[in-house]
Amino acid sequence: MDTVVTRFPPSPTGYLHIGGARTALFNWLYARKTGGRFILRIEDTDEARSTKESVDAIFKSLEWLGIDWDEGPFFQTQRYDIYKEYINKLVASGHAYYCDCSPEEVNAMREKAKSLGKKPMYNGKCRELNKEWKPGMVVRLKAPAMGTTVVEDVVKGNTAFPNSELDDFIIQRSDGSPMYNLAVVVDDITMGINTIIRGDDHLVNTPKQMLIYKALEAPLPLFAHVPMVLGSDKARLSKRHGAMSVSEYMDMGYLPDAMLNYLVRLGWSFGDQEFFRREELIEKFSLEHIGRSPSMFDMDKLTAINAKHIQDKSSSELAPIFSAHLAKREIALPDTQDNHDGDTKRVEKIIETLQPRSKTMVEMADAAIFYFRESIEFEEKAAKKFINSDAVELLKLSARYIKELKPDEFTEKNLEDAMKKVMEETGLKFGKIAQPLRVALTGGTVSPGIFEMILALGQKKTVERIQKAIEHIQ
Ligand SMILES: Nc1ncnc2c1ncn2[C@@H]1O[C@H](COP(=O)(O)OP(=O)(O)OP(=O)(O)O)[C@@H](O)[C@H]1O
Ligand SMILES: [Zn+2]
Repeated sequence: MDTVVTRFPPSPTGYLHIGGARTALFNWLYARKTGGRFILRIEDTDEARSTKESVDAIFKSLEWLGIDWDEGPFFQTQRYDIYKEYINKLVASGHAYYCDCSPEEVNAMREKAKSLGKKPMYNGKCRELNKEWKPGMVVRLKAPAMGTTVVEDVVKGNTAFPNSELDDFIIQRSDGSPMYNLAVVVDDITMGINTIIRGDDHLVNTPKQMLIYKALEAPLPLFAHVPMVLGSDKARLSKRHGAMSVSEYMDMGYLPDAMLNYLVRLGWSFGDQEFFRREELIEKFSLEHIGRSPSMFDMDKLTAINAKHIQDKSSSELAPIFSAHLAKREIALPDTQDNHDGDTKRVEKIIETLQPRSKTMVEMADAAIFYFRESIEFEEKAAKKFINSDAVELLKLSARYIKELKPDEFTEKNLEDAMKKVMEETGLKFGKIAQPLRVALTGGTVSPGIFEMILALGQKKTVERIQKAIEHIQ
């Protein structure tokens, strides 16, 4: 087969939502898997609703997801000359004609068809009149009156549309602008697109588009119409319907790889495998395994997949995302100028303590705040229960034994030994020591494992915090 060429053609009338993103992803994956090309085209002919902000928002979301394009972005509004050229060709070859029937006339035709129990449609009055072009005329395509147009689709199988339900539809408006279906087909032909994967909301357009391909004597592309992504109310996700922008999930602490994994599973399967890394998706994706029924967006599932991807990543991969979320909490990471390596390692250590328990990067950043504070505040209940006179002795001993360690002795093993000594001298069990320490170090009773946390916090801060807790009691 020829090189696969796919495309994603959003209209910039809002941001990119989950449904559109999944369509983009399928096209991108298929191109990457087959070594083909993926083209981005902005369908901005609805000039009243299209905005530059939306274009930028779409780019931002695609970039965040790591969906990169090989060609484009092309803008339909910059291609009007090309559409005109093809419309002229269609008229010249006798496949299209000029029509000056007034809206009132066309309305009357539609009413008449309706009264005869037919679909409301234009009756072809100007079809054989060979009218010369005059300003204000529209161009109509000659559609066959009989027979059927069968859409052959990799996902849906064959769908037959009776031609009697298609009228000679307009391909160029009276103001000279191209109609949607004409522009799409001309773009797809001239851009060499041979594989069209799109939402099945477009299936109704496909017979019309097929007639245009035929009139232009262009080979048909492969069609894959994929079922819609629905919201929890079972209505299809759409901008107008208030679906969230993909980039909001970035702010909410989801990883792009998790989003990709979740999106692809909304409508595609590989046995019962749920977890996929990016490279694995490229390797395994296929059109054959796209499902036939619509799927519902489920935030809890996305979150569960996200937790798995957070665990799957190395701490150094997570570090830049983690830092970005911390920055929003006005926590600047320690000055890395003079001790770059040490601090990078420290951030990675901190991440490692939180990775197993964070479902999102937002959770991780929130849970990390205590590491960075100059001084911590104790939660009231926790302080009452654990930072009291009963704890003075164990805190003093802990501070002493941790402080005694030389920098190169500050290891998990030596910390365990230090705690053993505290246990022996106080006669307390480990749990009775760990909780007060935890509150002293974090302010609360929930934290990562005590030793890994102390290691990530650092020796100096650990000792300082324990001493502050002792002062607090006395
Ligand atoms: N809910 C959805 N599920 C799956 N695919 C969708 C969904 N909504 C749109 N798409 C697909 O995304 C692609 C881009 O669509 P487009 O930019 O027109 O967004 P849209 O959400 O359909 O716009 P609007 O909300 O204004 O109707 C098309 O292939 C379309 O079929
Ligand atoms: Zn007419």
